[in-house]
Amino acid sequence: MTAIEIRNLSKSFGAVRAVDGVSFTVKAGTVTGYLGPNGAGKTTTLRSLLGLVTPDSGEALVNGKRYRDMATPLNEVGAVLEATNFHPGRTAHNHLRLLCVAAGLPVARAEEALGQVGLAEAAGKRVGGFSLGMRQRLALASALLGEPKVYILDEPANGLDPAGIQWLRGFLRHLAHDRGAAVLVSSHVLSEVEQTVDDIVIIAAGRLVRQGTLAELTTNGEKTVRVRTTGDGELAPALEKAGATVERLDGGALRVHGLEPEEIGRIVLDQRVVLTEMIAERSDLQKVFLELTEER
Ligand SMILES: Nc1ncnc2c1ncn2[C@@H]1O[C@H](COP(=O)(O)OP(=O)(O)OP(=O)(O)O)[C@@H](O)[C@H]1O
Repeated sequence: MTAIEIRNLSKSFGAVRAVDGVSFTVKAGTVTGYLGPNGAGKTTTLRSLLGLVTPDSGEALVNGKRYRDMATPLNEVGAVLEATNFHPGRTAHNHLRLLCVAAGLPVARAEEALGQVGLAEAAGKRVGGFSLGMRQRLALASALLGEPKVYILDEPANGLDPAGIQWLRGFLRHLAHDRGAAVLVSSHVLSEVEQTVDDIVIIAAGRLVRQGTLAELTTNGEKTVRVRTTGDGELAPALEKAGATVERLDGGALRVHGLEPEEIGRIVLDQRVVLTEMIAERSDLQKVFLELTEER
């Protein structure tokens, strides 16, 4: 079931086409990574979904509706945007209680949400003393208050330590896979979301570059192996004999197409040459993403 729909969305700021004819959907029960280098248009897309940016054309819908047409938005969509501001003198608990009151939600949700994000012990502490990671967790707790089935998270891993990132991965998967939520999470770091997402949408310079399931994007590309040995002269013909196509790279290394690392290892052994380097080269997804980010 489609929970988020971006249809032909465009938005310019002056001469900058921040988002240029982008379309994609996010299904219930999945985590979708929205990836792109800095300035690609991710935040503008997410802000359009939350009614914070008015598109020039196209639509950004959650549950088939525009944000501004929702009667109880906190029950429909939970959002974490970058640089969330909290009143520094307020405790975490109070911050969430106020949000509950404003949205007509039971105040007991404040405590529950703090527990869900691992902030129960910091509930009575002032937000001014929170680390960036704790603020991210608090922002996530705000998103959880109305128990929505759609989550829109802009770079939620920013400021989290490795343990926090690990926790976030598990939590987002839990929301999608156990609770059936649709989770759209942006990042400019592929490795941050690679282990979390089911689907991926890549955007660069406002345009959609690639989209598909993680499995499609990681297996479509041809796998290659870079090999360096003390005896490349002997190895290349042996690899070719085994069915590989071999590119001779500058500096004496070989790029081998069409053989798995293990098969190459066996041939190296048969040839009795000394292996000095063997690297299984990047997946299509990593290549596409690296090219995009390196261009900038
Ligand atoms: N309110 C605004 N006024 C003017 N230009 C803007 C505004 N918001 C975004 N832009 C420009 O639109 C482009 C896309 O920005 P956006 O923040 O959507 O990208 P992003 O992919 O989220 O980048 P980042 O990862 O750096 O947050 C950028 O060139 C940005 O400078």
